[in-house]
Formats: sequence, structure tokens, C-alpha cells
Amino acid sequence: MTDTSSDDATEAERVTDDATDPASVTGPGTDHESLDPTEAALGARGLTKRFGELTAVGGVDLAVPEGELRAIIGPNGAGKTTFFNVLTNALEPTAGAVYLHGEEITGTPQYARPHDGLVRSFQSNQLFTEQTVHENVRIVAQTAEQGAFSLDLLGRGRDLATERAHEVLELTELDDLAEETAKNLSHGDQRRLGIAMALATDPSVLLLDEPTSGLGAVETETTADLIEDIQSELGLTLLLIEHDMNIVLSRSDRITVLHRGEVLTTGTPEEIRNDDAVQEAYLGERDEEGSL
Ligand SMILES: Nc1ncnc2c1ncn2[C@@H]1O[C@H](COP(=O)(O)OP(=O)(O)OP(=O)(O)O)[C@@H](O)[C@H]1O
Repeated sequence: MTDTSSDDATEAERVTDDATDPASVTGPGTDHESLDPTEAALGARGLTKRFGELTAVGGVDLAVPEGELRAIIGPNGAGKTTFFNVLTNALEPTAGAVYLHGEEITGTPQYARPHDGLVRSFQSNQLFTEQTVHENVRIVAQTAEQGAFSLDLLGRGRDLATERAHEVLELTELDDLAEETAKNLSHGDQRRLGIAMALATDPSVLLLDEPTSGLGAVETETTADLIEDIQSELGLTLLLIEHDMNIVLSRSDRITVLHRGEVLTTGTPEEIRNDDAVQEAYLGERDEEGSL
């Protein structure tokens, strides 16, 4: 167990929280992952995040095998984004452990592990809006390269980054827009650029948080096509938070359903579609887009 406790939980709460003890994790989702988290591409054990009295993520176990496209779904407020935040350590977990390819990375800040391969797509507010599409991708690629060429006297980092940016723009079908200024892109193309920037770091596990939210029907489909294409082409392990059930049910290998911070179940799209408990969770806290 790794208790990266912060001041938002008292010592007494932490000590008595059974969900933080791997040996005693008995949450509803425990039986639904056949793989041990330490043997997964991305794993979590008893991952917990509390905000004061509120347990946003409570003892979540996860084991995503190499190359799987796993959707994370759940009604509004189920804890999906918070779960991503503790996986990436954007938020410090209250308790539990995160494993990447078998190595525990809990509580390690991103800057201390720039080449570990766990990457989240860049949000619109993280783009360099005055720079071109190519520059945005190149800057990220070069930052990632700098670890390998920290004394870059020969400029190899820059050359490699330029090359990598070209590859990524081709892969994400942004090559025609390479010289466009980022601020002039459509909403959908900015999303695509955010994914391209994440790919520029050469991830092994990519996290996408609602990549289609706010997009029209056509852009939603092309974004979903892109995600599926890059995932299969690069053999990425991919975690996707998504409200659009058509996309979730048609594109995922498996789906994990969060409900009130806990794993309700994990299964294939077919299993999830026919799961009464999932239907109930959605109907109980129904909103238009969240219904199955
Ligand atoms: N920084 C924070 N401080 C306090 N409470 C928070 C914080 N972030 C999230 N929460 C709460 O944690 C719970 C889970 O929120 P979260 O955003 O993770 O859910 P979600 O499943 O991503 O929801 P949605 O589908 O609406 O985006 C909610 O009750 C939310 O209000």
C-alpha cells in the first residue's frame, strides 16, 4: 500500500480505511478484472481520493492489459475525471497505488517521470495558441526528447522532434493544417491537436478525457475514428472517458463503470449493455447523454 496522504483526510480516516489495504480490497469491481494490476499496462489498487468528507474515488482497482481500448463511464459526478487525475498524479491520491507496466508510480510527479509513457491528451487551454500546429507538436516532442539529449550540443533533439512532429501530424491527419495557427483551428481540430501533442511524447498508455464533448455529430465520429485508428496503428493502451454511449459501446474492448466513486462493473460492451445494475445506476441519476 502506498499512502500518499494529504491534509484532506485525517490520519484516523486513513488508518481505518480498509479499501486502502490491497489484501482487503473487496469493492464491487474487484472480481471483474482478471489481471493483477501489477501485471497490467496500467493498474490501480485501492485508489482513493477524498475531498474532505467526500470520497470522489473510493478504493478503485483497475488492470488494463497492453493494447486494450478501455472506456471509463459512469453518471455525472461518478468520479471519472478525479480517477484520471489520481492516475496521472495531477491530484495526489489519498490512498492506493498506481502501476505502469508493473512499476509502481504512485505519487511520482510527472516532471520526475517524463519518459514513463503515461500521457494524457492536452486540453485546449494547454495549446500554444499563437504558434502553428506543427510548432505545437514539435515543442512537446522536443521537451520529451530533452531527457535523452539533455546536453543537446548537436541539435539532435530538435531534428528528432521535427521528424517526430511530421510523423504525428500525418498520423492524426493534421498535416494539411501544419502551418495553421492553433487559435484558428475548429474545436474538433484543436481536440485533434491535443491528441497529437500527447502522441508526440511517444506514450505507451494514453488517457483521453471526453475527447468528443461539445463536438457535432460528424466531428464526433471522425474523432472516434481517429482514436481507434491511432490505437490500433500504434498498439497503444488507451483509457477513454466518454459520455457518448454509441462510441463507448461500438469502439471499446472493455468498459469499466464507475458509480459514486467505486467500480460497479467491468465488461465487454455486450455485457455492459445488458447489465441491470448499470442500467439502474444510469436511470437513478439519469441525464440525457448519460443514458444507455
Ligand atoms: N477539486 C475538488 N474539490 C472538491 N470536490 C471535487 C473536486 N473535484 C471533484 N469533486 C467532486 O468529486 C465528485 C466526482 O467528480 P468528478 O468530476 O471526478 O466526476 P465525473 O464522473 O468526472 O463527472 P462528470 O461526468 O460530470 O464530468 C463530484 O462530487 C465532484 O463534485
